[in-house]
Amino acid sequence: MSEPIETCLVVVTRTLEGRTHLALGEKLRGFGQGRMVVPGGKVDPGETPRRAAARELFEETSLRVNDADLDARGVVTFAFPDGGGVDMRVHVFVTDAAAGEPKDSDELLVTWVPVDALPTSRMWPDNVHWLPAALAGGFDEATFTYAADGATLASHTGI
Ligand SMILES: COc1nc(N)nc2c1ncn2[C@H]1C[C@H](O)[C@@H](COP(=O)(O)OP(=O)(O)OP(=O)(O)O)O1
Repeated sequence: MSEPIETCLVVVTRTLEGRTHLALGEKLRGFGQGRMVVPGGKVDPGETPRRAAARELFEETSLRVNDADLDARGVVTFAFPDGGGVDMRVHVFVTDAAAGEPKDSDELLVTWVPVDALPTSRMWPDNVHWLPAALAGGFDEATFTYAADGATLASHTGI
């Protein structure tokens, strides 16, 4: 595997009308365009994953969170040994302390989605494995290996 790109994902929860919702966005450009995704992105040089998570969340959704209110819940690696994507090492954070209302950006069309009605057919197939584990308290390290088409999950370990 090549040296993976350090990235982050932020799972934002909020209770609306008595139901737990997640902030998801339709990705408007780049890798995964058209999918419903958890906000996140690359960790900049010299930046901590936690800082990157708060920054990416604000840039993509206008939701604000203090770094200290991000709970680190695990690290997932997305591997593309046969091509179709670039290997990524993703720091997963969860927070229920994001302030403000989500706004669309040039990267994401953001919406609140009930956690018990996630649009899984439009999400990356890895999400159904690590998202519940992250919400339930976290995990250590997990790896998701994709097939050459960059879209089919071939195997996973760690969860
Ligand atoms: C391959 O499967 C993936 N599954 C999931 N759940 N999430 C993924 C997958 N591949 C990438 N991601 C996430 C992880 C990162 O947080 C972002 C990376 O997105 P992008 O490459 O667009 O990074 P940005 O920094 O936001 O984009 P710019 O370079 O355009 O600023 O996707």
